[in-house]
Order: sequence, then structure tokens, then C-alpha cells
Amino acid sequence: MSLPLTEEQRKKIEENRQKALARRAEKLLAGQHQNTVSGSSIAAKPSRSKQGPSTHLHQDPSKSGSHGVVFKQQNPRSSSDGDQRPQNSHSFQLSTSEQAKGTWQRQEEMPTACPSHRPPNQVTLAGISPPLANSPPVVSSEQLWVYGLEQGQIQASHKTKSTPFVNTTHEPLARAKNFQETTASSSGQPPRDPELEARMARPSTSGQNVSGSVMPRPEERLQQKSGTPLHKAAGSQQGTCIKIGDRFQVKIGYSEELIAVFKSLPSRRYDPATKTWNFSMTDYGALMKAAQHLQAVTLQPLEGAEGHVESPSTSSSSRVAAQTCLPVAPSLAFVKGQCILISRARFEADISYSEGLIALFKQMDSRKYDVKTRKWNFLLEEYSKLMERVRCLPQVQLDPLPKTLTLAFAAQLQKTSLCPVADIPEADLSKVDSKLVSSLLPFQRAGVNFAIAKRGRLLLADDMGLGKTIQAICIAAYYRKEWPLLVVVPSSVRFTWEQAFRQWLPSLSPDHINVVVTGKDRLTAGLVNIVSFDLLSKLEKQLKPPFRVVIIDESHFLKNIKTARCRAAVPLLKVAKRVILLSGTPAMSRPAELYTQILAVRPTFFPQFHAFGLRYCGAKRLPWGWDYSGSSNLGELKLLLEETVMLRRLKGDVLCQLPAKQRKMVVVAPGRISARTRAALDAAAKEMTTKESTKQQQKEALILFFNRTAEAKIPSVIEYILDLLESGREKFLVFAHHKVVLDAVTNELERKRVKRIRIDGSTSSADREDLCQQFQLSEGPAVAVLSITAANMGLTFSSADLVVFAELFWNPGVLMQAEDRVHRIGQSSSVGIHYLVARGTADDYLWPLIQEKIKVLGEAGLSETNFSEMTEAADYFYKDPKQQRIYDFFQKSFEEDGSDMELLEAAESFDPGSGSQDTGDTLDESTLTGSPLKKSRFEFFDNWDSFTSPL
Ligand SMILES: Nc1ncnc2c1ncn2[C@@H]1O[C@H](COP(=O)(O)OP(=O)(O)OP(=O)(O)O)[C@@H](O)[C@H]1O
Repeated sequence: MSLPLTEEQRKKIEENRQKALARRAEKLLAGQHQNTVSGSSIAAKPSRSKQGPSTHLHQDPSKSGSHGVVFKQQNPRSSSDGDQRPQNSHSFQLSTSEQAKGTWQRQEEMPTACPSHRPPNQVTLAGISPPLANSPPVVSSEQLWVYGLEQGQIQASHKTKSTPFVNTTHEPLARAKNFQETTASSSGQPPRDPELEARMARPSTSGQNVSGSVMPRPEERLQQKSGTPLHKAAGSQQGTCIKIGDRFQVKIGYSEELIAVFKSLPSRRYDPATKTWNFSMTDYGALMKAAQHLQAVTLQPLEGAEGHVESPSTSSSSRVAAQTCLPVAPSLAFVKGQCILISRARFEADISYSEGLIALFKQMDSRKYDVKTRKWNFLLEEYSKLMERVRCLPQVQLDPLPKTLTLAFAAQLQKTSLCPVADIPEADLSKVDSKLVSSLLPFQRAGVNFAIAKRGRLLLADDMGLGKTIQAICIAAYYRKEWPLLVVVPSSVRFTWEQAFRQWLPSLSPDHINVVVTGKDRLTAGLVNIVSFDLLSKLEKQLKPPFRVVIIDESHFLKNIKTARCRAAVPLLKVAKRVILLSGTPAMSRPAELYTQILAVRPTFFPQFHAFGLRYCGAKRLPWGWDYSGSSNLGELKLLLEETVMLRRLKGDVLCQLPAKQRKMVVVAPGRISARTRAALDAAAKEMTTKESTKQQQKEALILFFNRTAEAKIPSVIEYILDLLESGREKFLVFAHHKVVLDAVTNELERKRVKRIRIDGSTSSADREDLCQQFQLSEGPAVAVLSITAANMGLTFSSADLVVFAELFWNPGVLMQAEDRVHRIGQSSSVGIHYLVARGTADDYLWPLIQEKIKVLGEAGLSETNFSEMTEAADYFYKDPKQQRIYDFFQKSFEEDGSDMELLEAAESFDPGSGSQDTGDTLDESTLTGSPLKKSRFEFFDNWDSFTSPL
């Protein structure tokens, strides 16, 4: 049993130790003088104040495996690798002259070996005396990072005035750690050394002024310096790597410099039982590379793993690294990822863990670590720098941003714009009709400015009902000198567009507006030419010379490049100078649907669909070809579109600017009225105004006129409703009062498998409430088909924000009550009211009648409703004497008591019966769904995808 040391003995030991240290330092100095070029002045000054009694420096200096460099312990701590012992506390410092010169350059001038300081004999682990074997030197990471400096470069001298270590080539390590930066252990990335990471990121506690980027690892620095492995000393220590499970162990005798390398590897573990170090395979390459540069050490590679370590002399990546002074990825694992734009100013590296890469990330001033996504992101202005440096990491492949993005965000990349929102200049609209300009709501004015800033090529994707029409007309009017204008729209709204041009551009003569109704019409007859998608493809030949200004309403109708409408429209749009696409739902279910619209506005963005599909449609290669039905990088796509071509405001964004109710007169297509129905309508109109007719005959003629009107409108009403659904309208009410109209709408919805409820005079009170609740709570598209007279009060449908009047009603009070099924408490949005008005029908008289009545009510303070804008727009009504007589008759009839009841009963009981031939004409379903074009339009309903618009 050994006795405890006396105090005196301890002192003696300590004295001897200090002497040994001093001798070793002198020896080192002498050795360095022999090998070092003049001008190098690096001091390694042993600290005499903090040496613990049991550090590895107890080792006999003559047997030291070290070349004499001693490290300063800055943060003595329990090591995670199992070393619990006190740590040595020698300082390692560079002189100021060193700082100024820069370390790596100087290193090239220096010999890379110091043979005199190598251990004389090969020492196996078993042969190491217990204290040494138990005492792997504990080295701080700061020291480890500069480990390469030791390689024959450092002169120990306690005479040299020491100065704080500075490496002017590197970015400050002393940067306060961004709170977003966390270690990989918390980021879900492969485990790494949190202590090491923390030390890399936090300020030096030693007072050292460490500047520049994260230091390369020892082996990397060696490579960078010499580009070749060192020649091994004759008696270098031999060691072997042995695979143990998924790790490998290094069997070798004590070597201070090798242990320093060990300590720099994140996966290191020290096993006190076997007194050996072991590592994960990810560090194998790094270790072997570093060992190649240690003159006193020779490590036998793992069996079968030789090829894993590329000779630095032959490694092209190493050569690049040497040229650019960048660290080489110290891991065998190959990592691959991509850059993704995450905001107008920042991009993210979406890549798995690589230590070298993380070190590189930490060199970026603008770095941020997002703890949620566990990814690093940077300012775009650092993009080029980062990519340049990443290219030097041979085991990292970080795919760049697509060229389209770098062009779109060139200002941010070049740091010429850091505005969170692009500045859009105010456009000069002095040449546009003042009526239109003064009516624009502020957000609409901003929309026009955006369009003009984009030189008239854009996708205006405002939410439904926000007034895309008025904005589009204003934008087109700004480029009026470049007209004729082509307006391509769903056929159900061709006349609504004509009306809008008349309303907003009084300077445009109505004669200059050409609505193309048949395939025989001329597409270029007017200054403004309005055509349906389907007719456009039939009139393709008339598109030469091409139009210079084109508006496409509901541009998502172009989502399928294979359709005839798309094939006709896209080439036209590519060559047009101004392209104004309008859609409240540019993509209904997947980003692939956006492609043609993007192509139309910016043909150069993604000329090949495949590139777009790979980036944004999650393209997958399947045995039968590529599948582009998925989605990927949607946030980036949205940013790209918003930066370059798309403007989208949601109702909620601009609610404060919107009126509570927005009424819209929708002029439905008269072309849908069959010749037979038209003849019946004309006959009824004549009967009403024939002087010879009795009062009863006139009334019967009025009833017939109404009934034929209902019948005539059915195809247009159905088409309009289906267009609404196709455009993404989810929940809305359809009011009508003829049973035949209610039936036709219900049947069509049923056929298309659209969720619906119906409330009419035959619905019991109990059922009404249930149906109402059912509609209120339903998710996704649903239509409430309601009788104007039976469901205009007492029901709440506040979950919808659109009411469609398929038919007009002579009593405006009833209409307003019906409107208020949606516009009531519980409604948080602005409500849209669409009145479908058919020319050449009873609507020609009912519409002005309703407006007049409302005006009177308004003047009497009984109605806050203002139809005045629509009244002004309704000047298409003929005012010839015959029509005036019909109008007068209408007025008189509805003022008489009892007329309502008679008309209502007639509406309820009207059955086209023998007139079914007429209905057959007008309801000709082949015109709606039978033709290939119509069929493709309605495919959407058959696949009723859940709405997953990325926008
Ligand atoms: N600034 C305005 N002044 C007066 N009325 C307006 C204004 N902006 C829009 N409106 C009216 O609001 C209604 C809805 O406008 P519009 O039809 O253009 O909307 P939208 O965005 O095209 O909707 P959707 O996508 O459903 O077609 C129309 O009746 C239009 O006249």
C-alpha cells in the first residue's frame, strides 16, 4: 500500500514538472530554429500557474509524442468523451507579427515536420504507462481548430511576448450566438458535438481576439497548406483501425497530436476500459486524412475502406479547397440538398447534416437557424458567396436556386433592394376615363399600378368579387393606343363584359364593342372584341395579325395545355404585348394547373414544363412516365409569382374597402334561346300590347311571357352556376321562382354530384330548418336552391357569401329579403349578389321596373339599397314605343292587387308540357355537357378534388 505524498514531496514533483516543461519548451525552440524559416515568431508559453498535479505533462519530455506544442485550457470541463481529469493549462499564443501575416500562407513557408520531437519508439497502447494511457490530453476546440499551426510552425518561447491569438483570415468566432442557432442535437440532424458547436459559435472566453471564419479542422488545414500528405518519420507510431459495430476504434500508442485530432472529431468517444478512442464512420475519412499529415503516426486503414480516403494530393476538391482556403467536408457521408427561397430576402438550405457545411454556414453573416424547420437560412445577398464556398466541399451537393428565381430576385441578390415589399410606382392614368379611375377602390388602384409596373403582363388573382373586371378594363385602357383589344371569357359572362365596358368606359362608343356570338362572326370587328373560350379555338385563323392587348377572364380555364381552348390561347398570349389574366382561383387543385398561365404571362420563365414540374409539382418518375400531379416548394412558387407576375388579394385583406353588399348584373347569353322559345316570347309580348286583347287575355299573355322567359333562361342559368363552381365558388344560394327553373337547377347539380339543398313551397317547416342547418355546416362546394317566394325570409345562410338570382322578381322588397338570407348577423364578409338578366325576355322590363321601385323606396328612406350604378349601365334597353307599352303594362299589372298571386300560381304550375319540345331545345344537354369541350370543362366535378390551392 503506498503512502500518501507529503506536502514537500508534492512541491518537489511540481518543481520537477515545471523544469521538465521548461526544458521541453527550450528543446522545441531549438528544434524549430533548425527547421523554421526566419520571420516566424510564435510563442508557446507554458503557464506556470495552473498546472494540475496529474496532467499528461507528467510524461517524461524525452518520451513525449508531442512536438512540443502546449495548449491553453480555456474552459476546463468534464469532457463528454469520458475524460474527467483536470486539464492542462498551458497557453498557446501567436505573436502579433503572425497575426498580421496570416497563418496559412506562412505555413507553406515552413517545414511540415519536426523529427526531433517525435517519440523515439513506436509505443503500443499496451506499452504506455498507465497514467499516460489514462490521460488523453484534453484540448479546447479553439486549439483544435488551429491544430495545423503546430505542424512545425510554432516556436515555443517563454521569452517572446505573447499576444492574443488572431487569425485574420477568419470570420469572428466571437459572434454572439444567434438564438435561432441551435446545435444539431436539438435540430434533429445527426448528433454532433454540442460542446464543440457551442464553442465554435460563442466568443472566446480566453480574451483572445479570434477573428475570421470558423477555423478549418487540423487535417483540412494541412491539406490546404501542402496539398500532400507528410512523409512519415522512420519510426512513426503504427496504429490500426478496427471496426466495432457501426463505429471504428483506433488502436495506437499515445500521440498527443493524434489525440488532438481525435478530439476534433465530433463522434469521438473515449473508452476508459480499453483506453482507446472510437468514432462513428462519418468521421473515418477525416481522421485518415488528418493522420496522413501526422509525421509521427501511421494508421492502417480499416479493411476494405481504403478507397474511402482520397489522397489529398489527388483530390481535386482538396486542390480547390487549397486554392480558396476553405475547409474540406470532414465526413465520408455525401449530402445533397437544394436552396429554396423562403421570403423576398432570404433563402434556405434544405440539406441534411454535414459538419463541414455547418461550419461554412456559420461563416455567413446573415445566417439564421430556424428551430421549427431545422434548417439554416441566409440573406439573398450572401447567396453567391455561400454557393461559391459550398462548391469547395466535395461531399456536399447543394443545388442552386433556379435561374428564373435568381433573375427575378436579382436586386436582392445584389443587395440593391432590401425592401420587404417591392415599391410600385403610381401609374399615370390621366388618359383613362375619369369615371373609371375615380371609381377605383384603393386596392384596385394598387392593382392597376402593379400591372403597369409589370408592363401590362400579369396574373390578377384577386379573390372572387373584388372587382377584377374594373381593374382589367382600366389596365387595358391604359394601353388603349395598342388596341384592338381581345377579351376572352366564359360564354356565360360575355354580355356582362360588354356591359362593364359600357359602364366604365363612356369614351368608348358601344358600336366599337364586338361580342362574338357565333363561329361565323368576325373576331376583329370591334375595337374591343369579346369572345368565349370555345369560340376562340374555332376562330383561330382570325388571330392574324395577333392582338397586342389581351384580357383572359377566368384564366384557370386554360389549365390544361391539351385542350383546344388552351392551344388556341397560349400562342396568342405569348406574342401579345400586354396579357391580363384574371382568376380568383388560378389553381384549383395542383400547381401544374398554373403552368400555362405562367407561360402565357412570362414565356421565358419555364419554357419546358418538366423543369417547372420538377421544382413545383413534386415530379415523380413512374414506370409509365412522369407524374406531375403533386406539389413541392409551394412557398417559393408563391414568392416567385408575387414578385414577377401575380397579384392576389383576399377578401379579408381589403374588407374595410368593400361595401357590405356588391350587386352585379350578369347579362346572360341570348344565344341560348331557341328560335321556338323566341317566337313564343314575341307572340306573348305582342298579345300583351294588342289593343284588341281583353284584360284577361293580356294577363294570360303576361303569364305566358314570364313562363317562356323562365324556360328560355334555363340553359344560361345552369351554365352560369356551373361556371361559378368551376371557378371555385364554394357555397352559394340560387333563387328562382318558376318550378321548372328550380327543378332544372336541382337536377343538373344532382347530375354533377354537387352537394345541394332545395327549399320551395312544398318543403315543410321542420325540414326547412334541417336543410338550412345542413347547408350552414357543410364543408366544400354546396348550393342552396331556393324559391324566391317560399324561402325569402326566416332562414339564415350566413355561411355563404354569394346569392345568385336566376330569375328576377317584380317586387324588390322580396328580392332584398332574399338577399338578406346571406347578408345578416354572422356574416363576416362582403356579400356578392348576382342578378342574371336575359335580353329579349321579360327581364328587359322587369329589371328597370325593379330599379325604379328601389329608387323610390330609397328616396323615401325605406331602402338603403342603391342600384343606381346598374341603372346607368342598363341603357341597352330599347326604348321604342312597343317596348314602352310593354313596360307600362308591366307597371300597371304589378300595381294591381292580386296580380302577384296569379303570377305566382302560374309560376308554380307552369309545366312546359307540350311545350317540352321548347324545353328540349333550350335544355339541350349536349350543348352543355355532351360536346367534348363541355365535357372536359366539367371533368373537374367528376373528380371533385379537395381544394388545395397553393396560393
Ligand atoms: N370600384 C368599384 N365601384 C363600383 N362597383 C364595383 C367596383 N369594383 C367592383 N365593383 C362591382 O363589384 C362587382 C364584382 O366585381 P367583379 O365581377 O369584377 O369581381 P370579380 O373579381 O371579377 O369576381 P369574380 O372572380 O367572381 O368574377 C361588380 O358588380 C362590379 O361592378
